[in-house]
Amino acid sequence: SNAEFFSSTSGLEQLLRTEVMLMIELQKYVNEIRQHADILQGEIDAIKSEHLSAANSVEGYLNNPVNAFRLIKRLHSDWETFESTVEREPSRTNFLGAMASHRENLSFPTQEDFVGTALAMTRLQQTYQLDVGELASGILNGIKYGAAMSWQDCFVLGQHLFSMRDFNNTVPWLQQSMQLLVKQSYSKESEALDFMETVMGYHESMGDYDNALHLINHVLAVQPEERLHLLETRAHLEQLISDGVKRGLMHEVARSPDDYHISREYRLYQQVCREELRPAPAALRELRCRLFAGNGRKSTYAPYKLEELHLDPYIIQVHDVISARDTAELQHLARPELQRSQVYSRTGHEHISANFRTSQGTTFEYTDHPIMQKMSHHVAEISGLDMRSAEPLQIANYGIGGHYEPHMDSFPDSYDYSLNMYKTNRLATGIYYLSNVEAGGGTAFPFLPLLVTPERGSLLFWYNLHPSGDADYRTKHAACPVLQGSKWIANVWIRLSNQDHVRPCELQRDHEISLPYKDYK
Ligand SMILES: O=C(O)CCC(=O)C(=O)O
Ligand SMILES: [Fe+2]
Repeated sequence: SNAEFFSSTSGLEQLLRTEVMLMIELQKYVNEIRQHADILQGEIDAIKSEHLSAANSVEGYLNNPVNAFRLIKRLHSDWETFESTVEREPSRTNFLGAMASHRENLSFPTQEDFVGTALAMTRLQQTYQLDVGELASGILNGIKYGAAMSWQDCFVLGQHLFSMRDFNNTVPWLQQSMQLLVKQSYSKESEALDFMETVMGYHESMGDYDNALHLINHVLAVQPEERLHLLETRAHLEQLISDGVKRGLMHEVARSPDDYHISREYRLYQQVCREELRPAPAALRELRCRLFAGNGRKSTYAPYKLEELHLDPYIIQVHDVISARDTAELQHLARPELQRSQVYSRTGHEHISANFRTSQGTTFEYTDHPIMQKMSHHVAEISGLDMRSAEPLQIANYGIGGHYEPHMDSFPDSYDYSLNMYKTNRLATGIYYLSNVEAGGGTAFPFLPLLVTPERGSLLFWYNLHPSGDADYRTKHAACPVLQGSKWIANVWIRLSNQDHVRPCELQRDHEISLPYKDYK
């Protein structure tokens, strides 16, 4: 199948099932070869005991015609039988055959999945400034969640980052790999030392001479006699370090200055995700919580527990809008339909997968299910907007490391509406949180700078446009990478058409305030 595993947690259970099947297969193989080995061991033991009795008196033994016959018979035919049983032994072929068919029939991650998880690991490490050592031992923000990574795991990750020419991230993972390796008792064996030499070569080629020298010293300390060829490299490295030479891959491929990931805006975003930035205390003091009877028409479900998160632009979170049961049901309905989330390409005409949005999603009509109808109804009551201009409900699931980098939900001025069934821009966004998230995964507004914590059953709501219809660039927002857990949301997007009675268009343009954020960089 072409299902993707890294962009959502919801497919990972399949991989666990795959591994269970493979373990059963391998166990079967081990049992078979063990049985076979037992039989052969029996033969060896029998011959050994004959030899033992022969050892008492070789002559006496061989003078016995039966013994002589048995020795000749053994060498003439028994050993041939042993050889042919080994040759015909079916367990190896059986195992490989079964594996081949499992590869056909079971779910396996693709190269893209592997690349995706590797990227997710470095994204988490960078966004949350995690210590590689802690991350590798399964610790996130001081809490041990996962199993520890082996030195091989860290090496494979480092090697992959190297092949992607992401040298800054390669270094700490290779370093971690070697730190874990030297703790192993076999790290003094030749094979492990060979391996260290290989990793030394990576560091040297990247221009990370300190780590290269460190490894050489380690290898030489264990096998000074056998590794004389390293002396020259060591002297060379020491020279480079004392001369302060900056050479090698790490220094050659500096990031291009227009890379978004080193922009001021991206830094703000990461700081908001880490909760290093938050709105000023004076702004927070203005915010109110209230019970809200609904906007306009008579409400069925009011009062709503409305919490203001920001006043200008106006952003609210309404608590307990839908029940935990409903959120579970929505996840259940969406799960079989999930596909890798797409984004509009620059031209706006095609949908594409992108590294800056890794999640899986699917859409529903509000009429598809009573819960969805209720969700539409709630947004109508809370916002007063006409839901006939709502796009289909979009449910999304983010796996570990899943994120959506800062973006506007509204379309740029250059957008060509003629090819889109909706002829107007996205006025408002509602996000239903269908799960809590154990760590990370907040919705970040880098410019405000606001971080919204996902809370199961709550609804986040804001306007993307000024009353003039111009984009309010201050509402640029993002989904911070999920650090632990699985994040589920449902997006409600409401277009500008038919909304005049609730949100009259201003003829005066009033968007100056957001212009500085348009091309913030
Ligand atoms: O997942 C989130 O918190 C934000 C999602 C979002 O901005 C979007 O899907 O457009
Ligand atoms: Fe968005």
